[in-house]
Amino acid sequence: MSSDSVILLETVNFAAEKHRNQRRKDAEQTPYITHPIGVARILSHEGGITDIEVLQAALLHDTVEDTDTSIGELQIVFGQTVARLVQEVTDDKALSKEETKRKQVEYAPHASHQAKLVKLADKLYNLRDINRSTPTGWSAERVQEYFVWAAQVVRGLRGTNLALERHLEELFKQRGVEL
Ligand SMILES: Nc1nc2c(ncn2[C@@H]2O[C@H](COP(=O)(O)OP(=O)(O)O)[C@@H](OP(=O)(O)OP(=O)(O)O)[C@H]2O)c(=O)[nH]1
Repeated sequence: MSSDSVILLETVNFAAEKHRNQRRKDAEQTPYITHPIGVARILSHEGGITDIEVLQAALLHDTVEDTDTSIGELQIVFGQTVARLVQEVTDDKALSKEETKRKQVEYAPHASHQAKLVKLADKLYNLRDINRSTPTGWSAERVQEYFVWAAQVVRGLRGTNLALERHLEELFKQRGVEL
C-alpha cells in the first residue's frame, strides 16, 4: 500500500471515531461520517484533486466544529498544514447563527486556495443533500434561504475549481438563485 493510502486510512478512521455518535439531520438519520467522506470524494472524483492535505482536511473538516477535537490535537496527529486548513473552515461556535453565516460570506474570498476547495465541496455536498432529502423540520422557505446564503459564500470562492463551480452553478440555477 502506498504511504498516501495509509495516511488517508488513518485520517478517515480518526474522523469516523470522532463522529461515531452523530447523525445527519435527514429523516433517515444517516451516520454523520457519510458527509466528510462524501466531501473528500467530491474533491477527488469530481474536482480531480490529489493534494493529500486537502483530502485530509475534507475528511476532518467538521471534527473541531462538531466534536471534542481541538486544533492542537490535529496539529500533533496530522501536522500544521492539515490543522490550519481545518481551522480555516471551522465556524466560531461562540458567535450567533446569523453572525456565523455572515462570517462565512466575509471570509470566503480571503481563504487559502486549499481551504476554498474544501469549502466548495462542502457546499456542493450539502446542497445536493438537501435536494436528496430535506432536513427534518425545514420548511421550503428555509431551504430557499439556505441556497441564497450558500450562493453568497460560493461567490467568494469562484476561480478555484471549474468542475465543482459548474455543478454548483447548475444547482443554484435550478432554484432560481443568482450566483
Ligand atoms: N443539507 C444537510 N445539512 C445537514 C444535514 N445534517 C447536518 N447538516 C448540516 O447542517 C448545516 C445547515 O444547517 P443550518 O441550520 O444552516 O446550520 P446549523 O447546523 O448551524 O443549525 C450544514 O452545515 P453548515 O454549517 O451550514 O455549513 P457548512 O459550512 O458545514 O457547509 C450541514 O453540514 C442534512 O441531513 N442535510
